[in-house]
Amino acid sequence: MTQIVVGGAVTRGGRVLAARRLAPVPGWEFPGGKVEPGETDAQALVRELEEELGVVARVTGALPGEWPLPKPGFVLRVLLAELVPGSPEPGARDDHDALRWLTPDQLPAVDWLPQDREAAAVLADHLDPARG
Ligand SMILES: Nc1nc2c([nH]c(=O)n2[C@H]2C[C@H](O)[C@@H](COP(=O)(O)OP(=O)(O)OP(=O)(O)O)O2)c(=O)[nH]1
Repeated sequence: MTQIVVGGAVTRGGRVLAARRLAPVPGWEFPGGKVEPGETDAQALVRELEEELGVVARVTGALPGEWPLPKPGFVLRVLLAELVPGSPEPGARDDHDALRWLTPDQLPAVDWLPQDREAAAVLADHLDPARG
């Protein structure tokens, strides 16, 4: 059985939110978490973003593809999302120690978790197709 992990590429004003995870391995990631039984990927992401960042988000799409995670059977999918009007600003809770709003140009230079790096490159092309 495959365990899907959804990460959110939350965009606002052309920038995308990245979050730094401390454990088990430190690195930047797309905030999110595991899809639970009975949830769609989008439902899981909206729930996780509320739990982890205190925001109200809506899913607007998904990056093509999925990426294997170091944990056997786990894969990462990255969904596109935006904060709904009136949502609180994102604030890191337990899972992250830092947040950044990145321009597409900054995406490749971030110290992503290794397994997130290719997704970040796909996202950069998606946000700014003129790059490629
Ligand atoms: N959210 C997220 N997790 C990622 C990314 N890349 C990556 O390897 N992971 C890994 C870290 C974790 O092993 C797993 C997600 O676990 P999690 O701890 O965030 O999920 P969760 O909130 O549902 O977990 P739990 O506390 O219920 O156990 O996926 C990413 O970009 N975003």
